[in-house]
Amino acid sequence: MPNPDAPDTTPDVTPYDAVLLVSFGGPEKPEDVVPFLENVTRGRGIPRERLEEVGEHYYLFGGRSPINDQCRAFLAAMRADLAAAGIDLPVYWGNRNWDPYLRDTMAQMAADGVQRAACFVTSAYSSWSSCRQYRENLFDAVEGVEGAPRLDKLRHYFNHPGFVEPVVDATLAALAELPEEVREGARIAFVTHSIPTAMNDSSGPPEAGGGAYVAQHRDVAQVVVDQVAEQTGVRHGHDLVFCSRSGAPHVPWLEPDVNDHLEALAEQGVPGVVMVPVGFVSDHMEVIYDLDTEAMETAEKLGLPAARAATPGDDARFVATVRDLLLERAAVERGQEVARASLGTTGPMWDACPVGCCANPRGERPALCGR
Ligand SMILES: CC1=C(CCC(=O)O)c2cc3nc(cc4[nH]c(cc5[nH]c(cc1n2)c(C)c5CCC(=O)O)c(CCC(=O)O)c4C)C(CCC(=O)O)=C3C
Ligand SMILES: [Fe+2]
Repeated sequence: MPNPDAPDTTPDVTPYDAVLLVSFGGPEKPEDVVPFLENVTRGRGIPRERLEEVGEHYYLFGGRSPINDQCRAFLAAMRADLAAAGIDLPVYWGNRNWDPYLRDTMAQMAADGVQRAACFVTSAYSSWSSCRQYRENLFDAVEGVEGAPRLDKLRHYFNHPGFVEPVVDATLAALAELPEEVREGARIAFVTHSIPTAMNDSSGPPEAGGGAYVAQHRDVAQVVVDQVAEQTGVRHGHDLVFCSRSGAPHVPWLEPDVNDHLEALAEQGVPGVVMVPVGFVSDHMEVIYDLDTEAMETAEKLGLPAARAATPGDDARFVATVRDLLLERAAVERGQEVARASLGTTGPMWDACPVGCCANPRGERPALCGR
């Protein structure tokens, strides 16, 4: 008996023979915390006090970041999704800052004879930290590894429906968690990782004038607000705010900080707030500490009813986004025309970053996956 659910044609993934999940990495036990922080901040001029403070966030959770388990769950979901679609590709995982390190993964891929892999990075937006630095890490990972595969980074997906739709649903669910009497008047705080303002200014292609990091977040926020309004009939006021500021105090980073923002909302008499961590693909430390712990405490002190929306995590639509981008890119590489899904006004993103995109504030370094 043929299986009626089986796809009638196996999707063509040529020229790829592997998929690589690229992530940040995080500590898994207390002894990992200091070496992890040293990996992240090497040569970055992060003040000692900031490092001690961030270390405490990790110790509060037993020295274990949630990020690696999030990646493991995502990997399992990805493998199941690809298999269900009849795609038989090995899926690898490598991190920028912790085991499994990208470089070790490269050696494994080379040993397995992988020729060309499509890379999905757990970071959705443009900026040096969130895109170009990963491209530099990929360069470093293959440098000197004999037989290392060719790596292609799958395009940015912040505006892909598979990323945005789970955020819309999560926003609706968080609104429903608020007491009924404050729901309609609640404001939505879209939260993302702060970066130095200079890094935002140099994000995106130079000829576009910079500012892509903030512009992309604003575009997604507008789509979410519009889709929520379609569902509820209420167009909530919204703001883009930031968490996890680091660096030296005299260096300007994107503001307002989420805690200052909550104070301002309370002062204005806003009855409630939903925090949507739109800058994070899953529950990273920034989400469980900076939002669920610190910002929630701020809201409580202010007597401001608050709820935090879930991140996409291993939502089936987000997991399927990897497959969609893989098949899209494979078709492009075979010279075929493709339809590229996107929402909002930015339009679908490029496959290879333009020259000079998201310039490294510390000077040019070699990177893969650019033109
Ligand atoms: C834009 C952006 C993202 C989002 C895109 C992406 O996901 O990549 C992101 C993600 C993450 N950042 C993370 C952790 C840290 N980031 C730090 C430091 C910094 N982040 C920066 C930016 C970003 N970071 C910047 C400009 C710095 C200053 C130093 C530098 O110029 O590089 C520091 C050092 C201490 C401190 O300074 O706070 C830590 C520990 C984790 C792991 C969390 C977990 O364990 O769950 C994740 C996912
Ligand atoms: Fe960070």
